Amino acid sequence: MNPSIQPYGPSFSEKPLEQLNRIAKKPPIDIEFSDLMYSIADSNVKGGWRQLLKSVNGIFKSGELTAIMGPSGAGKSTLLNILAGYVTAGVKGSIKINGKPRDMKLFTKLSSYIMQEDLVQPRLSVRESMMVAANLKLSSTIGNKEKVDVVDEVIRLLGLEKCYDTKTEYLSGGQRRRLTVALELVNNPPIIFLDEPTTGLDNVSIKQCIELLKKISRLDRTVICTIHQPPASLFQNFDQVYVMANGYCVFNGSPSKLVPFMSSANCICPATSTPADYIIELVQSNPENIQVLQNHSQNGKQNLRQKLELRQNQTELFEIGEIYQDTTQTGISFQDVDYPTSFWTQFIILLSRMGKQTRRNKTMLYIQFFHHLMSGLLIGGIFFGTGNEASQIYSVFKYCISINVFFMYTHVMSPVLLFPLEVKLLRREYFNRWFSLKPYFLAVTIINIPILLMGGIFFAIISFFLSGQPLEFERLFWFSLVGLNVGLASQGLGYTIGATFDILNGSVVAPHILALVLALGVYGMGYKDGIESFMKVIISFSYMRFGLVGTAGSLFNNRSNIPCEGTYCHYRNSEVLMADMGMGGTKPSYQFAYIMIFTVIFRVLAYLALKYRMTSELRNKLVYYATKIVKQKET
Ligand SMILES: Nc1ncnc2c1ncn2[C@@H]1O[C@H](COP(=O)(O)OP(=O)(O)OP(=O)(O)O)[C@@H](O)[C@H]1O
Repeated sequence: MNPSIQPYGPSFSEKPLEQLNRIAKKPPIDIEFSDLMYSIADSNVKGGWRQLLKSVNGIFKSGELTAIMGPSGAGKSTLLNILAGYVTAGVKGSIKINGKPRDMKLFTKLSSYIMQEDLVQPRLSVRESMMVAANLKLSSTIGNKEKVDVVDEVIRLLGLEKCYDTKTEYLSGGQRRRLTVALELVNNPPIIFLDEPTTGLDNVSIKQCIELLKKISRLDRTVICTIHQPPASLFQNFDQVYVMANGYCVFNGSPSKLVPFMSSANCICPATSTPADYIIELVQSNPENIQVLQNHSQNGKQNLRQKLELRQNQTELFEIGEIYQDTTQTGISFQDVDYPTSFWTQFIILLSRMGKQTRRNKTMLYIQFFHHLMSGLLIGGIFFGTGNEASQIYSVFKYCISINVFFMYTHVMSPVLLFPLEVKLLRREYFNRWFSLKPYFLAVTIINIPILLMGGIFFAIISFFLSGQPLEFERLFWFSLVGLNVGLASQGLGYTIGATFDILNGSVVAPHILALVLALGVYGMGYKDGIESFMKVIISFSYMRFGLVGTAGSLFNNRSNIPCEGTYCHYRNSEVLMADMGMGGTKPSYQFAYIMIFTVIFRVLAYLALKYRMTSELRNKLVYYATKIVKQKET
């Protein structure tokens, strides 16, 4: 063992993950692929399809660290995504697990995919992040003490003891990378995929990272990572290297076999170059070299191993389905269980994590507080004392518009700007089957309600009193309730946009939609009943219209004549104004109910948008088949 990894705690040979293995002993798994092809639609290419993988072959074995190497754009991430099951549509060829065709549903329960971006949940310590992972990824039948032991063990294995209580945002690049690995190790997956685990790390961290992966692979794990160009000193650390170029495999075998392989293909590695650098130089300098080498390696079929070890006892290689029937501790067949924990356990864990993160985001809480306070003072000040004066009755109407605009913009924009980041984080956890989307989305919905309610009521009360509205509880009640519901509907709309678009596109789309909602909301004011029927239908798509009618109704309905300072005020009877505005004869409670329909619809749409974004298989399939249909029509 390399002495440099000693600070990472006891070596695996001394203490081979006892806790983890006790909880989830999982047998070795080999992954084999043959004639693997993958194409994407590309109008710049003849035939309209660009082949990213060109009939590649290979077998990646358990107990080994495999590196998929190659120049930029070679197809490394594409191959990894396909093997991990992140991309499935449009893939041709065979992928076998322990000699049997891959069953995706079971395979995703056995594998972990660590993506290139080290996205970890903010405002949680390493310990807390690990405990959330353990609580979600380990069965509820396992006690808390055992979960803590597992977490401690994995933390020690990855050398993160020193930063146990450090918040994730303060971790160094290397520590964060190790934490992303640690989070996925908690449930002891037999196959681990890592996309570019060394990118952005300094040389020492790269060394530690590769040694760590090797150490994990020795625990009968199949560890497969992509790497652009490994440092020469670490090249020999891999058990198997799979070199790719332009969608082909140009070498498959042990690192020590690379030089003889190139020599046998008449490509003599100069003494001044390292083999890994040289093969990449070769394939980059001349496309003909790619053909020569891929023919020579039979596109990956030829596996040049130092010692091609076949397991002595082939019965070790279980069929995936059998594995979990043998190892489940509960007696429940693994195939029948989608997630290790129940819906409500997932919901409670996620809600508590979100609650902690919200409470710790003090800056955001202060901003929210001051935003509501200042907006209440500003809007209340602008319409100061106009509420009980008939000559100012139009100002009260404008006040209602301002209130609705406030609730709309405040609650749409936050999710539009924040949720896309959350979606990126969510993708890692969801793809690795920590939880299902329903409890997650329910937790997201619930967690924001207290702040929305408290802030909204605070704002409504300040502006209500300052603008001199009638001091009647029922009016304040309906006024606030309708406003809050506009806020809730807007939040749902914000989540729909945030789940569908990235921040840039979302921040363009959201104001456009809000402008439309606003324009329709105030359309036809003063037309009395003169609004055309078709426009009545169209404006009913604006929930702000219902918000405006509801808030105005709560202030103007059933009101005795409003005092008039001057000699004549046309609208001393506020219900006449409501009728002239084309908004009369309705109750705020009805408007509340209409807005509620939007609130529910937007939440459902947000959930579906999220599901679409998360379910890569569904997304890939839809895009793939849509493109195929378009291409078929074109030809
Ligand atoms: N969805 C996609 N649409 C269009 N082109 C794609 C898509 N996915 C991959 N490609 C292209 O396929 C090729 C292989 O991409 P891939 O990400 O697998 O390369 P890579 O070897 O991992 O490169 P790098 O080391 O730079 O990450 C690239 O030319 C890339 O532009």
